[in-house]
Amino acid sequence: MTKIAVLGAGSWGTALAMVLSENGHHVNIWGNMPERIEEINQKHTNEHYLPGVKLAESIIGYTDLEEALKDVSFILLVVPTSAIRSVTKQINALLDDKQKPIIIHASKGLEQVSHKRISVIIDEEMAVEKHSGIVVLSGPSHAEEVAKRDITTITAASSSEIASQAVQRIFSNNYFRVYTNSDVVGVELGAALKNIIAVGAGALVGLGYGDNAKAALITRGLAEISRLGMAFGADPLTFIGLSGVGDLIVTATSVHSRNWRAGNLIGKGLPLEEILENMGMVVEGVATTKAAYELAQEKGIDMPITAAIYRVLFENARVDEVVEELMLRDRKAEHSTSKMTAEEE
Ligand SMILES: NC(=O)C1=CN([C@@H]2O[C@H](COP(=O)(O)OP(=O)(O)OC[C@H]3O[C@@H](n4cnc5c(N)ncnc54)[C@H](OP(=O)(O)O)[C@@H]3O)[C@@H](O)[C@H]2O)C=CC1
Ligand SMILES: O=C(CO)COP(=O)(O)O
Repeated sequence: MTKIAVLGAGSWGTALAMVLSENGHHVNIWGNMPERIEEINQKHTNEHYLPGVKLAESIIGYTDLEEALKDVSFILLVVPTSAIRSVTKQINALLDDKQKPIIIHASKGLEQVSHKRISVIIDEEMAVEKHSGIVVLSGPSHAEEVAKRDITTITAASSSEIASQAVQRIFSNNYFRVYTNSDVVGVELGAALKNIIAVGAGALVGLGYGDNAKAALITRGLAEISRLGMAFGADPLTFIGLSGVGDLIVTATSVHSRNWRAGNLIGKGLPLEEILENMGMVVEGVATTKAAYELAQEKGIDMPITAAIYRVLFENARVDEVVEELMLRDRKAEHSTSKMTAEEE
């Protein structure tokens, strides 16, 4: 039996712990709120994050990180992006160089200020001799549906094929199918940036726009996600895969998505602070919009939709106003690979 620590007792950490435990693994779940961990251990529920879901009794909750990490061969980090660096530092301080677990992360975002991807942060904070590889687990997967054992497909991306195949092995079952991928940059950028588009998609629905607008936003959103990704060396194929268009569809069209729901309320005119305060769960797309907007400016990459959503979130622009601006931009070719040069566009 493989022993695995899941760090983060929120919606996604709990749903992934359920998959691992159903696959026969020994699962420790670590959280920072004693009441939540007690509920997991006593009632086998996590009502705030996964209401109505019964957890396996074999999933053991811990508030003590050292105990949660004891003898595990995989560590799954699934805390909000803003907490990744501090939690990784704590793991690094607790591990010796004999245990050597594989480090997996399933979070979706970019670090504020540094704009770094999550695997880069982990790599910076974990001594290389203390782990056996870093793997990104990402794809179209709402926790609520995974917890109901609905069919889900997802990607395990790593520069180490041995590590990504090990992650594929521990998670795969008849409702959770895992593919491997070596394009870590593309998978992480696709995962982070789709949340921005999901906020925009929710806002369009909130304002009453229809399916044409939704398709336009998703398609042109994917174009700018790919543009930024390729500038950082991502494989363009990744963006037509699970962590590209797949995750974009599932997030930008679903009421399960916290990013879509936040956008929807923005479209209906509610203030951002109030929306975030009432959500009770992380809305990664807000901070990621800021990071991606700054990154695109820094690198001179054209991301008009991201810039428009940035203006709505951080400069109080109205959604209908930025939609109008987007629609009336200079005319251009659909693909930069068409006969027009990038400058002519
Ligand atoms: N939900 C989903 O369907 C999916 C989510 N993701 C990604 O997974 C990541 C986590 O999301 P999700 O589980 O949904 O978020 P939730 O908001 O549901 O839960 C976040 C969890 O992280 C905990 N947490 C926050 N800060 C810290 C910290 N410093 N140390 C320890 N624990 C901390 C919270 O604890 P507390 O309760 O004490 O606040 C909570 O248990 C995000 O990046 C998200 O984009 C990816 C795929 C699907
Ligand atoms: O990443 C997700 C689905 O793949 C979940 O999206 P939200 O964080 O918007 O709920």
